[in-house]
Amino acid sequence: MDNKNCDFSPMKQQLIQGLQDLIAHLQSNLSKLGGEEYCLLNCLEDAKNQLADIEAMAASFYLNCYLSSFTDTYEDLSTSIQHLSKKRHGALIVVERSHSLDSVIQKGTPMEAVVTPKLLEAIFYPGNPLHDGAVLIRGNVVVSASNVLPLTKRKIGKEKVGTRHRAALGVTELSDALALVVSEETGKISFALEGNLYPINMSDPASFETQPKTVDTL
Ligand SMILES: Nc1ncnc2c1ncn2[C@@H]1O[C@H](COP(=O)(O)OP(=O)(O)OP(=O)(O)O)[C@@H](O)[C@H]1O
Repeated sequence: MDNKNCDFSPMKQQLIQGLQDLIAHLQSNLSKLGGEEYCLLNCLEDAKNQLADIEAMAASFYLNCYLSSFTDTYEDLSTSIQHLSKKRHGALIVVERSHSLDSVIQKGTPMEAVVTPKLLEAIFYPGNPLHDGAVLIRGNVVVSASNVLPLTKRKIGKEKVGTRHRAALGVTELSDALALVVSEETGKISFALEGNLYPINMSDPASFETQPKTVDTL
């Protein structure tokens, strides 16, 4: 849980490479477009797949970067939210960073248990008495479950934003915490930081296992 400089992360280099490959792919197809016989559809399909890979890579990079100085359980969190997302089990997980959340959230049920995917998935299993509200993580420990977070009061875009996502935004407006959200309705995963919500695609679980864990590799 040491400070890391994400600018030197090999994951960032992979991201840059991925974007450069995509640009090169589009550019080469753009130059072929003049030919009457040429059909762009295959290129677009490939570009879409490349973009999805880049999105998954970016999600991994940013989460690793924002969380790894504050918890060693980054991979367990990634695994949990992917499982919850697949099952469409709604979830809200707040990771405390530098600022204490004690005065920001309304404390739920104390837990003091080490973070594991099984524990998080059990907490958010529909019908579990603790599944409502947010889990609070400090370091490598689930401090409490069923916590109530402050809701953002901001008007957000044109789309309806439900209370789970409003709670994620609210807590990150009042602290430097990072909030992970899994939508029960869509299974989509997002994270909130500094009052902004970022959709993330984590479709490649294998990629998380290969991420560097040590300071030296970042
Ligand atoms: N203030 C709050 N703090 C923590 N969790 C909250 C808060 N308000 C609501 N929630 C959680 O959000 C759930 C309701 O989510 P709701 O459907 O309104 O939001 P949503 O953002 O549309 O989420 P989803 O996409 O999962 O449906 C509640 O059952 C509860 O678990």
